[in-house]
Amino acid sequence: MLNMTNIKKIYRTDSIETHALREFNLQVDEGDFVAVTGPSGSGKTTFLNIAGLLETFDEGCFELDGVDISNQNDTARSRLRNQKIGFIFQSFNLIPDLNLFDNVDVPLRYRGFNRQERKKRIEQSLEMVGLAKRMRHLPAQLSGGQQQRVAIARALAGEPRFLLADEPTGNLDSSMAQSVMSLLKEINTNGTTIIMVTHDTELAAQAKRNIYVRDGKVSEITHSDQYAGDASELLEDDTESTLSPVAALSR
Ligand SMILES: Nc1ncnc2c1ncn2[C@@H]1O[C@H](COP(=O)(O)OP(=O)(O)OP(=O)(O)O)[C@@H](O)[C@H]1O
Repeated sequence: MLNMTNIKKIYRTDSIETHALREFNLQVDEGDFVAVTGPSGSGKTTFLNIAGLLETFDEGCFELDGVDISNQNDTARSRLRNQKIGFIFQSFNLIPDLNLFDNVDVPLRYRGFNRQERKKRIEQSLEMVGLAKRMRHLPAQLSGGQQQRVAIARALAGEPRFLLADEPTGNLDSSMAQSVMSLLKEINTNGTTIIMVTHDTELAAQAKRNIYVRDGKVSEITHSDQYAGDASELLEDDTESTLSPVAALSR
């Protein structure tokens, strides 16, 4: 469902050319959970941004759900991105002046859902991450791990097929990082394909596949044998909830 063949990406600034990706090849099937690791500057974020249709590429073939991306203009790419892809980032990127409800609402407004549908999706996705009771709080009133869970709720409220995560646990201590990882595994178990860039090899080992990127290429792919989705410890903020976190989203 995501197929990159011989992708090349060059950044040009003044007289300097940086070959960020060269002959980058990767296939990601539906339901996969791919962790991307590799040295600093090896091209991980560049790959993720191309996969998420945030950046273009110079050469090669990229198909997303059977659509040849090089043939799509900016408008078509934006539409595909809004429909199919959710993003989370290291710095959460929540809007500080908006409460949790309104933060999750932002991408849903772009998708054109009506008010009633948006409200349902916001409540369900915040319930999924165990923060439904905090929906009128501001991001600054939450811990880092909770803020990342809101970002995950925001990314998933539109039910994207792909969740792309760039260092999602980079700003979290190890127990919060594990809690976010457990939530991602649960989301993956329920059908969302995930690609996560991380420097944390322990978390990477919990994904289904590990892709090691070096010098703008995939240099190694390994399959994990310790994959198991379990987000049972995630509902500490909504302890009375009996609903499986992700099941809530698809009710
Ligand atoms: N907008 C840009 N303009 C010019 N060069 C860029 C730009 N973005 C990235 N690069 C360069 O492309 C190469 C790959 O960068 P990228 O951010 O993809 O690496 P990375 O593996 O994600 O690194 P890190 O682990 O440090 O985040 C680097 O040499 C970087 O300096």
